[in-house]
Amino acid sequence: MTPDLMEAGAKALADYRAKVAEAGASGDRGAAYGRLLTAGQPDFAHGVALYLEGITVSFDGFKALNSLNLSVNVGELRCIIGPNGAGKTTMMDVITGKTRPDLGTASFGSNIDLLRLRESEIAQIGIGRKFQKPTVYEQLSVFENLELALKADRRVRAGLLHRLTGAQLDRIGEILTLIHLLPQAQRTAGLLSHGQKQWLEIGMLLMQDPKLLLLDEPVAGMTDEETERTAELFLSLEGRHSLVVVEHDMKFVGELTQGWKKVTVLHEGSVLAEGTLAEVQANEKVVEVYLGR
Ligand SMILES: Nc1ncnc2c1ncn2[C@@H]1O[C@H](COP(=O)(O)OP(=O)(O)OP(=O)(O)O)[C@@H](O)[C@H]1O
Repeated sequence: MTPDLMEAGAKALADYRAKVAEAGASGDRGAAYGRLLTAGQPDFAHGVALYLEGITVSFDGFKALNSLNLSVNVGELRCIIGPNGAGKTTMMDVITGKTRPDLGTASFGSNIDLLRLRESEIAQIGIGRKFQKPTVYEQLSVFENLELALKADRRVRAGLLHRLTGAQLDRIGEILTLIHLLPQAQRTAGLLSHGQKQWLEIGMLLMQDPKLLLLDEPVAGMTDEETERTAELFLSLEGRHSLVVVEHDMKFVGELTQGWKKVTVLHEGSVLAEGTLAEVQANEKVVEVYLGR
């Protein structure tokens, strides 16, 4: 490479990095990026994606999770409901390594002990988390956000200056279509609606092809139409990914579960009931603690 080219390359890299640093993420994306491959790959041969047993988390003696058991199958879309303070967020924090339980076991596939891994390692092995608030790079375009998510994945051998391959461009196009943002590809992310930002962040997670997606109240603040489109999106992801969706919007849960899928109700840090939405809605204990309030 000639000195001129090297200089131009270094400048372009510095500009790009400055742009990204200046844009800043609008939320907590620490766990998803800066990954290092240090853990093995999950084994899904037994059909179980996530298995929690006896998980207990105490905060100053108060049990936010109290011997929680949960099992999610490979490709399953599981909705988790429960009143405020039931422990839903704490459960996600345990799965993603943000909070360490006092007791219990947590495995990803049949072989990966999540409790031995750091947050960054858990993201690396294929668990993606969507927080409630959208966290996108507001000053970059929709396309650049997806490109950045791809290049931040260290499994992909590409520096920031590396030109996208045809396959990578195809992948971005595929995700743009999936998240209904193809016409907005060149738009600055900060100008998107709340719902569109949520879709973009989900697209950024999908760029890294997670095996398990944890989604915390994804439709909070969305319009009815955006909520319906989000349900369609999640239904299209089911099967290829396992999804755990924490949600208060029962209409949305109904759309996702289609009358037959299992819903888990959490209360006081444990599973209170499991069954179809109709079953848990008819469960007296559930009505008492949650739905009937
Ligand atoms: N860091 C903490 N320190 C002390 N108590 C905590 C902490 N994090 C959570 N809690 C408590 O643990 C309980 C479970 O909280 P968590 O946020 O997991 O519930 P949630 O089901 O997600 O509620 P919501 O639907 O309101 O988001 C609550 O009583 C909460 O106040």
